[in-house]
Amino acid sequence: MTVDVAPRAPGFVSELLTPAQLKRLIPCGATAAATVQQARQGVRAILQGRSDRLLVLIGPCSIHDCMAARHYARRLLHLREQWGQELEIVMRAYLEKPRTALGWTGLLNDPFLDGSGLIAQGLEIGRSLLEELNAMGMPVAHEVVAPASMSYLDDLLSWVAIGARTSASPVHRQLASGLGMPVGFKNGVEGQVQVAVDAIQSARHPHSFLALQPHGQLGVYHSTGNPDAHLVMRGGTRPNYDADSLAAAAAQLRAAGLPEVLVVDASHGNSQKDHRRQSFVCADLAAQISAGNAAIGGVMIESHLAAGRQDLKPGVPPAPELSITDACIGWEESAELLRLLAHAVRARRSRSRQPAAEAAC
Ligand SMILES: O=C[C@H](O)[C@H](O)COP(=O)(O)O
Ligand SMILES: C=C(OP(=O)(O)O)C(=O)O
Repeated sequence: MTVDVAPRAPGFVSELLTPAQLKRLIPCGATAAATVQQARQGVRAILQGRSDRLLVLIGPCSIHDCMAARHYARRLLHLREQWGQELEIVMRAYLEKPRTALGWTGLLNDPFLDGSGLIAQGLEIGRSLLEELNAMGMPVAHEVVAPASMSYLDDLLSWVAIGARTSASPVHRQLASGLGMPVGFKNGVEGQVQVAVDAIQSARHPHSFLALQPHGQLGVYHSTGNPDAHLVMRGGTRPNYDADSLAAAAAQLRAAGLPEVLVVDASHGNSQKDHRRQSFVCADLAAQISAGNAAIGGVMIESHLAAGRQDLKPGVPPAPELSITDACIGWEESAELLRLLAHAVRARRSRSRQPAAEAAC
């Protein structure tokens, strides 16, 4: 650890490395950079309709234990290789959490899980973990909550989300317009899809906005627009993964002149936060994909080494393998769902290769 633990008093400002200093301290090595570049290309090809594979964003709701994250990534890497013809698997390595009201806000903000808020250490620990996962060959996804954090992590991320609580935020839309990786905008917490469609339109256009520069000063960034901003259907007060809801969302994208490509989140509003329902959602999506639905470009799954969740208790170290935010499905079920989705992609592929008359039978 290179940054001293600073005393905290109201109004005290802790020192922070600049993005350039942190990137020098923890550089993105050649292997990690190649992982990021290949995964971004793979995801882009899916979003742009040049690949019939399926993007799968799978992993813990939040990372709270780096050893467990490495362990999970090692297991997932086998399946990424096994299903590489069908699936572009990217691990959820979410380091920030947006909360409905209060709660732990993620490893970047509170790495020691005790409310001490040591963000300088969180950035070092988080960057180091992401570099290591990429160096293993596992590309990673993250949700951007604090826009400034992207100046520290952007080179290590293959996909990022703008979540249901921030899709309407102009600052997040502007940021997305200048990011170098595909960005998924989630529908609003109540289920509003139009807010995400508006966000995608905004992020695909150039903006000029305030951004943290490599050497720590604020600058005006002139973005060119992000051509790979897309929609993530995560449900709301009711699920929206069913064929009718997805067709309605595709129509909203079409009306806005946007590509009809959807990532569907099996968790959150689509599972009504009951992790056991994620397998039903995935089974339904697999059936839609097998039946030829080409608009489904990706699926998100909240998964950990062990099923369920735990509450954080002061002074008690949490179990490493169990989520401390949303409940996740466990490892065995995760592997089974990846198999199911890979077979659905094969079925969609063989269907699309059939002559039209035969396919209509
Ligand atoms: O994905 C995680 C949660 O759904 C999100 O951070 C909100 O959590 P909360 O409603 O428990 O605060
Ligand atoms: C917070 C998340 O999702 P949402 O924005 O859909 O609630 C998440 O994916 O971790």
